Amino acid sequence: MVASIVRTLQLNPTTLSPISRPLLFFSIPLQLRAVRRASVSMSYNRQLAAAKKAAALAACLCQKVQKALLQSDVQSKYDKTPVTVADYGSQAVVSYILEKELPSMSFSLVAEEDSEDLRKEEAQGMLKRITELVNETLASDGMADMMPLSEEDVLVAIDSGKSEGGPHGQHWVLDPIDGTKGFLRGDQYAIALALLDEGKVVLGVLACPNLPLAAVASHNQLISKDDVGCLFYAHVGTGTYMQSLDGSKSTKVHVSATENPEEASFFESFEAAHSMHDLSGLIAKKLGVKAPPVRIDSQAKYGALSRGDGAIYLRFPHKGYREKIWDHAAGYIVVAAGGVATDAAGNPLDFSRGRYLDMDTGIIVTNQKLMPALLKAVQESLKEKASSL
Ligand SMILES: Nc1ncnc2c1ncn2[C@@H]1O[C@H](COP(=O)(O)O)[C@@H](OP(=O)(O)O)[C@H]1O
Ligand SMILES: [Mg+2]
Ligand SMILES: [Mg+2]
Ligand SMILES: [Mg+2]
Repeated sequence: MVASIVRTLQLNPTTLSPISRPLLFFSIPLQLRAVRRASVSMSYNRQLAAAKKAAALAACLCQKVQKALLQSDVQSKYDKTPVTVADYGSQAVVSYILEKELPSMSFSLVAEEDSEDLRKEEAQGMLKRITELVNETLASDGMADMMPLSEEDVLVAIDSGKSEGGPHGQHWVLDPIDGTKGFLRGDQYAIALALLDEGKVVLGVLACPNLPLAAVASHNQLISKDDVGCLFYAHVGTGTYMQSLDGSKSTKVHVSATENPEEASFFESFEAAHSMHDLSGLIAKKLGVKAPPVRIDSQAKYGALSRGDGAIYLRFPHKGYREKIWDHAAGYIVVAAGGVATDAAGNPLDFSRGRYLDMDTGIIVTNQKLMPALLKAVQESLKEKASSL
């Protein structure tokens, strides 16, 4: 065992002094940990490169559709939430690219959309348009020499996302457009892609085509035409980086370290139907937050938080709603550089239990230092709200 450790660390025990030999035995666990850390962060490089390419190309497809938004491009799903040609097209592109770029990996994808509605007679025009968009997007990345995908190929790529995930093995987790309502309004949305390994999020990429490269400081959602389009990415042990979607140099980012709630503005959903604005208002007041809420759609909230725009994200869905893993997995790892995301009871989020992310009441995100005060304000506010009902 020791011999193999010495070999791994490229040490020569015969040249070690009598003093350093015993030291070696104490230092081995430390060095082994360092080797393991290095190999853990190294081992996801191929997946990260493929994920960045897939998310950036899917973002191109979405931008094209958002520019020419046609009413016929929108369907309503069984749960009455909207879905567009861009949601399906983005899922097909990401699924296709991950499988092509990582042929040696066994492929499992947990994704939001499936092809059931698209296979219906009345959706044939929509399927044709999605197939054109997917082929144009792949061709724009030099994949023009490949055979164009057929409509059936596109349906199959979308349905690759039916995996149940779980605690074992590796699973990609994809929200092809998070914030579809924001997308339809011309506001914020994100392509959110993460990798689970043995139930833990180990890698995340968030493409936010409408997020300004500069800080988002107010709840005003107006998009300036210039300088928008951010790509955030992180993998375990390496921190979080941001670059522009058109490929600028990456910069390392981290969550705000403020300990002063008076300086800490907070993010929440634009849609009041997705999160209780009255409850977050109460929590913010108790904590002493002075700034008004910054309301934007999608996991762009996690992206903005990861670079220190604001210091808190509060999400409290109305009773009965069950969160899904694709709505949080990429954001969760992107804020891990200086931030922590828990449920309302302070428990870590558990992505290992399949497609749903079941938890106590809501999701809160902030830095490690502010978390105890935030948790206290959350629990007091929840009690107050319950007793007023
Ligand atoms: N009633 C509800 N309560 C909470 N979240 C909801 C909801 N209905 C839909 N959502 C989720 O909220 C996500 C958008 O979050 P946000 O409010 O932060 O923009 C949606 O993602 P999609 O747009 O991918 O469907 C959807 O999964
Ligand atoms: Mg949806
Ligand atoms: Mg979503
Ligand atoms: Mg979605």
